[in-house]
Amino acid sequence: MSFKDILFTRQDAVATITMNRPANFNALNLSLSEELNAALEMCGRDHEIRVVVLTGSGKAFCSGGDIKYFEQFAGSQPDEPVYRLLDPLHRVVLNIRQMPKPVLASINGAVGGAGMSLALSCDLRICSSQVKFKQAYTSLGLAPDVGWCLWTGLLAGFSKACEMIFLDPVYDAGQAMAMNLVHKVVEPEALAEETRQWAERLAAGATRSYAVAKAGLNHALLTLLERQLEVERQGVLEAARSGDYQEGLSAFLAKRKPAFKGV
Ligand SMILES: CC(C)(COP(=O)(O)OP(=O)(O)OC[C@H]1O[C@@H](n2cnc3c(N)ncnc32)[C@H](O)[C@@H]1OP(=O)(O)O)[C@@H](O)C(=O)NCCC(=O)NCCSC(=O)/C=C1/CC=CC=CO1
Repeated sequence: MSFKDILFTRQDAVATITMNRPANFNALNLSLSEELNAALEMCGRDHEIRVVVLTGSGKAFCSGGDIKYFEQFAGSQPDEPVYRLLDPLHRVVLNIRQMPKPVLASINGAVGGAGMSLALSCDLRICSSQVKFKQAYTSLGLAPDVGWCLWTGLLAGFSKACEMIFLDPVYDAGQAMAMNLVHKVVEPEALAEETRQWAERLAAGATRSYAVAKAGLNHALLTLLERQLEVERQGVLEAARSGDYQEGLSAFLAKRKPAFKGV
């Protein structure tokens, strides 16, 4: 299988999927999202793959929905690109959660919006000490999607989720660790080796046991996931029809502060 927006590599039982649009901070467009699904589904089917690593190339892990793609539709049908992206991205999250083997996020760089949702949907997260995390959706006039409210509410707690929604701070890796958003922080030059060691340890583990335990954890904590994705789909589409979203897009691309009007 050949890909355009991801790199897919395999070392023994470890598959690595690298989001590869570095010029756009690995922002999510349709083709990147569909390729993530194809690669994840392939990993799910291949019994020789026992661990999946998700990472990004260049300076970002993933900056969320591609604002330059959203902007092409601004004006007449502002919710159209959001609508089109939601299905493939929701399938990415479901593919990660339903993968009967561990999925390890190796967070090499900046994380924003739906990129945060993707990282948080993985089973384990190792993070470079240089990484910044930003909720980002509400600063763009959108609303969280791709399970963000569920992941953040569960991992960081209700109070921190509110802080992120209403204040949208940029957190560093140490703060992310303190909020349970990542499992380990390492220096940037140690990330690849640490990821390799974790992946090899997981690949040597009892894969069937992991699969059953993961299904149990999904059932205990995530039975609401599909309904949650539906609620967030409606929410982000509603926000995408607002004037504030148009303003958020223009402001981000012009590198200025948005002037939101609440409509
Ligand atoms: C906090 C950041 C992620 C990183 O900050 P920083 O390191 O300072 O980097 P920047 O200078 O801001 O950005 C570097 C270049 O990358 C471009 N870029 C960054 N993010 C995006 C993006 N999401 N889409 C397109 N391009 C992006 C940025 O313009 C710079 O390019 P130039 O060098 O040419 O100027 C920070 O980058 C940041 O906050 N990014 C935006 C995060 C964001 O708003 N993401 C979208 C949120 S909404 C979302 O994810 C939504 C949906 C909705 C619908 C369906 C599906 C998915 O998601």
